[in-house]
Amino acid sequence: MKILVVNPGSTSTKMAVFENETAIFKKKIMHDVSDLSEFPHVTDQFKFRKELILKELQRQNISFQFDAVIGRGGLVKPICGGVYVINTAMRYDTIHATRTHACNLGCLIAAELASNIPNCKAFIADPGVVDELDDIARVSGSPLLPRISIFHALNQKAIARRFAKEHHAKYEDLDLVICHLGGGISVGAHKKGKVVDVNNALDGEGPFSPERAGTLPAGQLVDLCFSGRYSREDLKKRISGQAGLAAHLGTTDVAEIMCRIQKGDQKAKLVLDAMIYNVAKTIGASATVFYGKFDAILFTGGIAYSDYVIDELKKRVEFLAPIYVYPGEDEMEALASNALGALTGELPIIEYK
Ligand SMILES: Nc1ncnc2c1ncn2[C@@H]1O[C@H](COP(=O)(O)OP(=O)(O)O)[C@@H](O)[C@H]1O
Ligand SMILES: CCCC(=O)OP(=O)(O)O
Repeated sequence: MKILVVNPGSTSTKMAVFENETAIFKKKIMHDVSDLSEFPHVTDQFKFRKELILKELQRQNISFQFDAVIGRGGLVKPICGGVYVINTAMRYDTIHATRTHACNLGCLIAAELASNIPNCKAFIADPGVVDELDDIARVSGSPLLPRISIFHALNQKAIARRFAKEHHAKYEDLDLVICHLGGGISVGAHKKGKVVDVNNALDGEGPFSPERAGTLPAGQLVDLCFSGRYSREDLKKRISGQAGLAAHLGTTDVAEIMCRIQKGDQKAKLVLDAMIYNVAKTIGASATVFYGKFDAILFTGGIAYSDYVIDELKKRVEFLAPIYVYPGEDEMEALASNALGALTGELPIIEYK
């Protein structure tokens, strides 16, 4: 089976071609801020990113013949984890999604590419809106604002399965706290294969991150909204996109921040340490989901390459459970194996409604 994988992110478009389980081509196409800034909305980048993928396939002499195209899923309605066939309802909800994130393009590009190939299926798997929250985790202090699940579902589940395999266990038998340290940061409590609690890593919950504000003081936020100083769009960007490390330090690049710290930049150190402190507190809170007894804490995402960040986090949370570090992500492999499982019948194909 030949599978094309499409994974649009905020600063890159990742693509890969798999023959069954084997990646025969993988590429991360980086986008300058200036490349993307000409598009008012993320969905306006559809043609630009689709054509980059097609050009890359041509450049590699890879024939445009696939059994399936699978994309990173978008921010549609809350759904269970698994592989979904892309249908009209999913495309409609992705185009009209109220939340903006590059992942919305994954579904749209996969559907468009597959529609031009005879007998080719279009899928997404484990999108950011996977919702397996326990009822108790949904209740916030205001009935107007229930808690919701938006997180790095694809990578968290892929890393959980990798850890389970390495430890000759089943994901469904384990209790894990998994922390994805990326542009956004999510901390998920995985109870026997279900993410029963997790912060909304996209717009305003949990630790702050390279580009997200995380939980903010609510009263001050309301005052800011009505101050007349900011538009709705400005404030949204100050929660997601131009927040966190970007707002404090003007960069989301942790390696660059480490260089500043090494040169004696005290502000850079304070802000990075504050991010680490907030991540550790969220992990501590997640430990209470399991009454303090669980199998492991797993760190993943790009920032997990940073020894400084991981060492500081370990100091704060290693008393809770054994720690394992999986830098980067397994998203491309996870998407490919979901598509393969769907094509071979090993995995059920879910219909989005
Ligand atoms: N080698 C590295 N050392 C430190 N930080 C890194 C390294 N590689 C990537 N990062 C950081 O990881 C973050 C991006 O993580 P990534 O998992 O790629 O993002 P996303 O989850 O948004 O797809 C950025 O803040 C980047 O600076
Ligand atoms: C869509 C929610 C997951 C998320 O925050 O992803 P990034 O860190 O890749 O922006």
